[in-house]
Parts: sequence; structure tokens; C-alpha cells
Amino acid sequence: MKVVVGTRGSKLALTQTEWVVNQLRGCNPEVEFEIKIIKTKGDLIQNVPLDKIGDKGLFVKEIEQQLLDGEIDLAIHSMKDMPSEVCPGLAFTYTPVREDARDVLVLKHPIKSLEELPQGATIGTGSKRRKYQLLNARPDLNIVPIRGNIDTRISKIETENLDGVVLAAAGIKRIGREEEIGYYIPVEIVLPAPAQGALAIEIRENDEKIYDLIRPIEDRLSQMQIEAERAFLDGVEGSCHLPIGAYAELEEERMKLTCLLGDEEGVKMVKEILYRACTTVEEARNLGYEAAKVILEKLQA
Ligand SMILES: NCc1[nH]cc(CCC(=O)O)c1CC(=O)O
Repeated sequence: MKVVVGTRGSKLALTQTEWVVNQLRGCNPEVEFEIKIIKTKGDLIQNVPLDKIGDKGLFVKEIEQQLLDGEIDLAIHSMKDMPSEVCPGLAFTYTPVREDARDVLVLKHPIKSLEELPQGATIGTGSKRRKYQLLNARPDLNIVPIRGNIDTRISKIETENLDGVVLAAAGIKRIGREEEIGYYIPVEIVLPAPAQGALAIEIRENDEKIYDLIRPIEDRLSQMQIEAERAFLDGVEGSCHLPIGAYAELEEERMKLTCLLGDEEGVKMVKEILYRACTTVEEARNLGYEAAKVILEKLQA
């Protein structure tokens, strides 16, 4: 049996695809896996801020089309880049173990707490979620928009003379630049994006053969976290134009779900923490939808 795995060609996409494929090979030694690189619209439009393009699934459409057409058999994405509605005819399979969910600062000079950043420091990020939460903690910061892949964004510290940039720990660790992390931002200060650090393995719906290949690499805890966080995203009908965050933690059989939603200008932002008994993915998902209802009511109040 031969299985073709589709991915974008960025360093991060390739590294995480190789990571998944190596594990799949270990569990399925009789199967031949081949990696196929696919260019997406998001890869071609380089210098426009993402919130000006406003196209959900900008980095995934072409890959999903090839999945539907049978050109590839499974696709690996960063789960946080996936729209909350799954493409008709396709499905996500099991979630492998999640990387560090936190956001981090890559800085000219490492720090031990946010207070150590110089007054009025210039920090690059294109994300409203990161911007408004950082400004809540440090209103004096000068937040400037940046775009590009991880290497490009880090290089802008030098080329655009920034004090630092905000990135996901997961991406930096995966591409092997972990030593350059200057500060791990606690989730209490900047709540991560729903499913940040988690991978999505997408297949044709009802493709049982492929499901079975992936089952051995499922991580149950990650799966429950992702179900809750993405249910919240779906429940608020979130887009990348709004500050949205969600982070689920499981302690014993209890889930703590922290959620954040704000308006486009970050004038109003609401954060909620819900605790519920939780032992199944259904309960995790229900908690996410419940949190969405609670937070929408508070935001509109
Ligand atoms: N938005 C792009 C993107 N998609 C996934 C990651 C990082 C890895 C992850 O969260 O899984 C990144 C870069 C970043 O936000 O720093």
C-alpha cells in the first residue's frame, strides 16, 4: 500500500509533516509513505497583511482539493490555521501529541518577566489576539504589524529594528530555533489561539483504511483539549479579524477551559474560565460550545 501525504512547502510545514510521517512509518512498516509539496494561495500572496485578504483557509484550499480529487491520501496542517468548519467530504482524524501551546517573544535581549521589556519597546505581530493581550499587560508597548514565515519574522528584528516579535513556541521549537526564545509568555497573560501547537491530520471522510494507519499515534489528552478549544472557536463563529483565544487544561477528570473574545479594535475583551467534569471528547466539545455562549452573552451585555 502506498500513501501520499500532502503539505505546504514551508520549513515548518515540512518539518511537522516529516515528524508525523516518521511516526506513521514506525507504526505501519508495511506501508510506503510519500510526501508531496503543494503551493497554496497563502504562499503566493506575500506582502499583504492577512487580515486584509480575509479568506478563510487561505493556506489549505489547494491541499483539500487534492485530497478530494484523490491526488493525495492525507494532509498535515497546523490545526490553528484550519477554519472551524471542516471541508465537506473531508474529516480530521486523531490528533497526535501537542507541542507547547504558549506564545513566546524572540528578543534582542532575553528577559525573565514582561516588566523587563524597555519602556515603549517595539514588538512585531500581525495578530490581534497577541496585540491586545500584550497591550493589556504593557500599554506602553509599540506593536507593529509583520507577516511572513517564522524565519522571515525573526529576521525582521534586525531588518526593521524591532525589540522583538511574538511567535508560537511550537513553530520555533519544530524548526529547531528554540534557543532563540527570549521569553515564554504565560498563558495567563497571552491566551494562545485555539489548538495552537496541535497538528491536524485530514483525510477523505470514511476512508477507514487511512484512519486505521493513524490510530496508533493518537494522543487522547491533546484530542480532548483540541475538541474543547475548537468547539469554542466554532461557537463564536470566530474569524482571524477578532482577538480569539482558548486553552483547555485537564486535571484528573476535570477540564479547565479559559476563553477570550474581543471586538476588532480590542476595545472590549472578555475572558472566561469554566470548570467541568470531563472524560470524553463529547463532554469536551460541549464545554467549548457552552463557553462560547457564555462569552457571547457577556460581550454583548
Ligand atoms: N499563523 C501561522 C502559524 N501556524 C502555525 C504556527 C505555529 C505552530 C502552531 O501553532 O502549531 C504559526 C506561526 C506562529 O503563529 O507563530
